[in-house]
Amino acid sequence: MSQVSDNIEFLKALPKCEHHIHIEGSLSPELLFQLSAKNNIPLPESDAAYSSIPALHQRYADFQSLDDFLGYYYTAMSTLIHASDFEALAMAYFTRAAADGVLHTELSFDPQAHTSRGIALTTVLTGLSAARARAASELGVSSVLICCFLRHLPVHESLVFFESEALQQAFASGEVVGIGLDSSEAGFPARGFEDLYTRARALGLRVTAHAGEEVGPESVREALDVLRVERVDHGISLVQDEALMRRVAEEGVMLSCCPLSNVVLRNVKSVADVPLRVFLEKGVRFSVNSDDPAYFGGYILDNFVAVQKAFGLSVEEWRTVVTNSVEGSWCDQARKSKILERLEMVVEQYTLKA
Ligand code: HPA
Ligand SMILES: [Zn+2]
Repeated sequence: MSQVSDNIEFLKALPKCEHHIHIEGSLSPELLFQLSAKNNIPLPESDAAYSSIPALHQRYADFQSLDDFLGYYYTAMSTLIHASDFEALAMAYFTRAAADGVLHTELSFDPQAHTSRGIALTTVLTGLSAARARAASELGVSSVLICCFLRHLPVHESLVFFESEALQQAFASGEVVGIGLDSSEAGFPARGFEDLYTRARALGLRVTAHAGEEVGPESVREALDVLRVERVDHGISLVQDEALMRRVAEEGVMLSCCPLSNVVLRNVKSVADVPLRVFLEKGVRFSVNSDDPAYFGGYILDNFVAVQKAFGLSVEEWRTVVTNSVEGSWCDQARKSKILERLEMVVEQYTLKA
């Protein structure tokens, strides 16, 4: 089997599908300061991290936990006001993703964090959809939207929001294809959201949820058994439960893993401790993603490179990872076939070179 070593050109050329990117998590300190000035939204003076862009970068490199990060994440997104802000945010992400070799991406967004401060869902969707249309025509990047519900909020708020006319319309039109569950995991078990997921599945929506990021494998089990998700976001604590790992492998559930995120949020000490090698050996499907790239020190290619440095995967192993990530995507079969064709070309080209 040919070795990739650190061949960045090969990693860059791999046709990527991204499944775990919070679009609000691509809001860089630079854009944050611009939006804060433009929209007249002051940043908290009581926190010295907001004194300058370099100070904020420095603070982002020192998160102590998921909740520590989430505080900055929600503060930053409060500067997003107009549809054009969401469009600019998403366009910056799409441009970077395209440069990293992304052909298809599935954007999570947190509408409750916007509607709760008076920004209408239609404002958010108008901006994101404009960027998606441009990404398709200008960059050749296809995309779908995943509406994430915030697990730290009361469950009934999720249900009320789910039933809102604007969201139901976005589901019916196909503008939003699925739902997810994010924010603090510890203390907010998935079982509270059973009803929400039952309703989503009844509408034919795709379903995923964050689980096993900061809580053990019982959180992954609950997402599978109670929410009946088809994918799991993160899912790394699955490695602690052999039987559950076997089940996930057998059922073909894909994990959307985010190695740099796991290190920055201190779920693991280093990328080498993210159990990707075990998952490969056990046949657990996973994709490699950026999560919140503006906060965690890297976009998708940085995550691919970090995985390569940690695990030294072969061309054949990358082929497996990318194939699984294409097959686990929520785009149509024609798009999948096109991306898989590209994968075969890259693999062949690289194998010939090596
Ligand atoms: O990594 C994450 N975990 C949970 N919630 C989130 N919301 C944005 N990013 C994350
Ligand atoms: Zn996430």
